[in-house]
Amino acid sequence: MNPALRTIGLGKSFGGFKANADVSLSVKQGARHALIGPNGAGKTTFINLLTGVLPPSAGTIWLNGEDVTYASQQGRVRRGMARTYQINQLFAELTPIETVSLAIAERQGTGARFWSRVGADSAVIDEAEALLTRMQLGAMMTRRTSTLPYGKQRLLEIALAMACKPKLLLLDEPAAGVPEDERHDVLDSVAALPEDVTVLLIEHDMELVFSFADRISVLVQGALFAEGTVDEISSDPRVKAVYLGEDAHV
Ligand SMILES: Nc1ncnc2c1ncn2[C@@H]1O[C@H](COP(=O)(O)OP(=O)(O)OP(=O)(O)O)[C@@H](O)[C@H]1O
Repeated sequence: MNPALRTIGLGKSFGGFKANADVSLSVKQGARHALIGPNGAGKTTFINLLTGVLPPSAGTIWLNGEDVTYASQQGRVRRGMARTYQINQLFAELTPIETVSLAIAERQGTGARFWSRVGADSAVIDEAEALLTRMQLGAMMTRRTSTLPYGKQRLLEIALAMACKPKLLLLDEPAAGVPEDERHDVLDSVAALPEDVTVLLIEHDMELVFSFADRISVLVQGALFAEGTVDEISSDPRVKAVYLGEDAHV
């Protein structure tokens, strides 16, 4: 079976600086794969290459066995790749149920009609409700997004990406900035993502990484530095030295 995602020799240079260098990464179907690395290691650049925000300087990107290196961002979404979004001003004024219903309607190609009928499509609403409940937003789905606690807003980002029915979900630091008392919501919701969706998680929160991932890749100075299971990575002295620090534990 083809990997869900594969990069071969992927590279990105900004002028003479190599933000990604010869990154060959394989993410198995259904995997919970984490990409970690120190600040400036090139993780965001890597996600931007995967999603087509940036063109690579070298290498290729394969999604379920198909070369998508030069596919458009929309083309990658159509082929099953989704990433988490940052909530923007437009969505801040909408409720979660409106936001996710709109995303589902867009996926189905009925976005404009959905609006004109002011949310009359019950199948869309049902799907949105189920998704929001799964993401622990059930009790808040009719509140304006701007009034939600920050952790809930981050969960809405994931729900929005899930509304695309992805085969591969790229989670970009879902716990970043989330206050301590809301972190368990994010951990629980990420753990409850459907098993058939392959997930690549970029995250600094090691508790989340270690509780979630079945495989971890470590990026340092743009290049893959180590890869292995949680046990292998958390006990690798080289990884501890460059990244995890003295008090890292599983
Ligand atoms: N458009 C750009 N032009 C020039 N340099 C860039 C550009 N984008 C990123 N870089 C540089 O590439 C390096 C990798 O940045 P990147 O944001 O990918 O790292 P990161 O691992 O995501 O960091 P963090 O964990 O802090 O978010 C950094 O040194 C950054 O300054």
